[in-house]
Amino acid sequence: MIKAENLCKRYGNNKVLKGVNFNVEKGEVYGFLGHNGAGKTTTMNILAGIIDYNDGNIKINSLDMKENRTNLKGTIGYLPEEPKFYPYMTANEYLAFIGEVLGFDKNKIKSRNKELLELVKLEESCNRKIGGYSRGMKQRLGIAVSMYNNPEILLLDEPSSALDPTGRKDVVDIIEDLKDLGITVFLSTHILSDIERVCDRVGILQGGKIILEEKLDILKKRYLHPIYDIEFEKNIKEDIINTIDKDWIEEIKVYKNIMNIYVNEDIDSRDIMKVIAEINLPILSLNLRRSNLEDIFIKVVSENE
Ligand SMILES: Nc1ncnc2c1ncn2[C@@H]1O[C@H](COP(=O)(O)OP(=O)(O)OP(=O)(O)O)[C@@H](O)[C@H]1O
Repeated sequence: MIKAENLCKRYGNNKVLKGVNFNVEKGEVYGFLGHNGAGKTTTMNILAGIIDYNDGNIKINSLDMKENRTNLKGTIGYLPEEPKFYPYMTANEYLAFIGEVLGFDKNKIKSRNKELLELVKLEESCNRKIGGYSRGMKQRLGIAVSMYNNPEILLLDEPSSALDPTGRKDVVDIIEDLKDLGITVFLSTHILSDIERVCDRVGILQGGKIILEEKLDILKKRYLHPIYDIEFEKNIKEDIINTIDKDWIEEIKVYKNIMNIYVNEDIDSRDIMKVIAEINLPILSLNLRRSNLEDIFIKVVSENE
């Protein structure tokens, strides 16, 4: 649905995108991850047709973006990181204004406003002035605005980053609803728990390139493994790591009296007990936990640095 090939963008001498490749499939929620300043907004602005790129190409529905800009205009909706509204208008008035700009008639505006206010759960506050809205309500209104023209693709630039947990949950719930409606969502964020909840696939942007693009469930299978955290009574020497040699151990970390054993598959807990017994030191506690997407992100990014 969206295919970027060797996308390059520079601002003066600052090369921000140095050959970015990604592929977003129809109906999926694609999580576009990257540190601050990695170039996420730049990529979003390019996809939205707001800024131009220096090299490479983008295809949307197999159409070249540069050659088909007008045709593709109605295909894409965009919610920028900080959407701007007229604070003296109500949400209903603002959406009606968008409808008028798009050339919709009065009846169509009425029905579209109703549908969208319902989608973003603002029906009850639609006659209040936007100036008094919370950040979360403004973001939800922004989603309604970007959806007005019924686009096939929605670009959301950090829609939940500045929100509190409740505001974030509301936005992620709406993204799930959009997915059910068959909308393709390109979501830039650095909030990994949101990605984990709603994305089908992720691409990690680092150093001007996509360093990893993968389905979320495959990524989890490949990287999310059990970790045993063992607390000993006394500090342990780091060289004890060299005495432990098991195929199923991926990595061991030691810090003071804590040892973390990263295993690469679900093992029989008796096997870990045998390893601890060989260390032959009294232990205070043993906990099993699973790594999360944050661990994956840190691992992939640090491997690439
Ligand atoms: N209009 C511009 N002129 C010059 N440099 C720019 C411009 N827009 C962005 N940049 C630079 O491009 C780089 C990427 O910025 P961009 O906003 O795309 O990153 P980002 O990943 O969206 O970051 P954030 O998460 O902080 O929003 C930064 O170094 C930024 O300073």
